[in-house]
Amino acid sequence: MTKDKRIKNITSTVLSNFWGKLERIDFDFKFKSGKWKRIAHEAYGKSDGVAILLYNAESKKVLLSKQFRIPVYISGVSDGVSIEVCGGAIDDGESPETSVIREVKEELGYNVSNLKAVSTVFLSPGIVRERVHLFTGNYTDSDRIDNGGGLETENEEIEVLEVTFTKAMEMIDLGEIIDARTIMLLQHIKINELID
Ligand SMILES: Nc1nc2c(ncn2[C@@H]2O[C@H](COP(=O)(O)OP(=O)(O)O[C@H]3O[C@H](CO)[C@@H](O)[C@H](O)[C@@H]3O)[C@@H](O)[C@H]2O)c(=O)[nH]1
Ligand SMILES: [Mg+2]
Repeated sequence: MTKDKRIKNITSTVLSNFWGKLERIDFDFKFKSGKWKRIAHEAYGKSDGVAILLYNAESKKVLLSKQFRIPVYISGVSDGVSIEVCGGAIDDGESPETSVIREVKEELGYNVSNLKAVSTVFLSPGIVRERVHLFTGNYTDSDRIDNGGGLETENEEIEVLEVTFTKAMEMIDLGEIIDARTIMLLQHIKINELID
């Protein structure tokens, strides 16, 4: 943590430590007026995360995953099925690169080549402590190892979707893709003309 003269007396109370850790952070904050105030704020997180958009510049297709997401379901916006780039939480001792290669094998059943770091982002900085490392990578049919699908032992049931880049962009407009990481990475491909 960087030292900031506007903040002091930080304490953390763990409210839940089930999968990720939900903490209540109490801290003294100095406003621009010079007034100090004690503030309580919740923050949630596990490890940092990774996400990758795999694309094939020859066939102009991308590889996505489709799975049931309980937070989406209980928000009531859809049936809870979410179409996303491949990704997940970084395991202990892993680098973002090692983690993303593992996730691609587990969830999509592919080897990845030409791994490129795009940026590292907070998806919900007021609530979630996690940073997500975003990548792009290339694949061809010969990189396919198996059906992917995720780990049953971790309650994952993932369907692999291979769609044209044009179709994926349409899915954003139709509200069929609503995951921020996926939208950012598809737009990255578009802006940088990685698929023409
Ligand atoms: N979220 C969550 N996952 C849990 C929980 N308990 C067990 N899990 C299991 O932990 C695994 C997480 O799978 P990953 O592939 O590592 O993560 P993800 O669910 O695809 O991605 C989510 O987490 C990433 C890392 O925090 C995030 O980067 C991403 O945005 C997304 O929220 C899944 O098998 C999930 O069932 C829980 O209480 N909450
Ligand atoms: Mg995942």
